[in-house]
Amino acid sequence: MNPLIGASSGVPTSPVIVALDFERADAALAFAARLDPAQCRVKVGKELFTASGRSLVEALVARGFQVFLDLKFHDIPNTVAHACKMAAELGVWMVDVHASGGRRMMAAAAEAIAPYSQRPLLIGVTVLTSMEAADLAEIGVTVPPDEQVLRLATLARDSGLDGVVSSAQEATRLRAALGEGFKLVTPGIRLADAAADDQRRVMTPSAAVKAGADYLVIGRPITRAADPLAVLTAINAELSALKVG
Ligand SMILES: O=c1ccn([C@@H]2O[C@H](COP(=O)(O)O)[C@@H](O)[C@H]2O)c(=O)[nH]1
Repeated sequence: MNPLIGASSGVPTSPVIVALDFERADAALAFAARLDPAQCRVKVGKELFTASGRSLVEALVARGFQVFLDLKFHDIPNTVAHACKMAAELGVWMVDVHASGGRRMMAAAAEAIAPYSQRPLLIGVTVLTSMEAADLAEIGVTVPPDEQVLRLATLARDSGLDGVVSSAQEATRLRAALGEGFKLVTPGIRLADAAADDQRRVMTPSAAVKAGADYLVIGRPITRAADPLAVLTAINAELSALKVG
């Protein structure tokens, strides 16, 4: 048995969040049926949510999964606050907003979900892991990615958020600046020597955890593998060994 599968609580001890980036609900649910909710969390993003909506999220929650609703809300404060409230009503475990929406937007989102007894973790997206310095320069951000990530992460913390999405490359710096309790959620995870695809700021699972990441968002390296469960099990075993070693 995988040591990371908790027998009693069902809450995964693994930091892995599998990105269910599928076009259709049936494909996502068939894939999820092969996963144990104690083995990993799952993420529903723009592709799957646009295709399948709330019912898909409800089905995953009903199956016992902790669901990260990754819709990266970015709008005026009132709109984002109400969207986050709808996410809380869905019973998701985590929801995110773009930190570049600013302090008032993030604070409104935090305030909207505060009354829920089991509210989702509210996370701010800093600089997308697909972006590098040249991409930032084109949109007028002339500081290096890690500077911009720290700026937005500090603003997210000060606006009442629970953590941020960043690359694992920034995790050490964020952990030092923002403390232990602040959640660091890191996509752009790639196995050693694997293709980065459209990602630019990448790290391996072990390096990300060693750098201080709390959660690793992993999509294609698992979902497009010839044997997805074998890859997930190997990653979990590798991360479990870090705790022992
Ligand atoms: O900065 C970000 C924010 C979100 N994501 C999402 O994570 C997964 C990564 O998928 P891979 O297949 O492992 O690249 C995907 O759903 C993105 O929307 C991100 O990559 N970077």
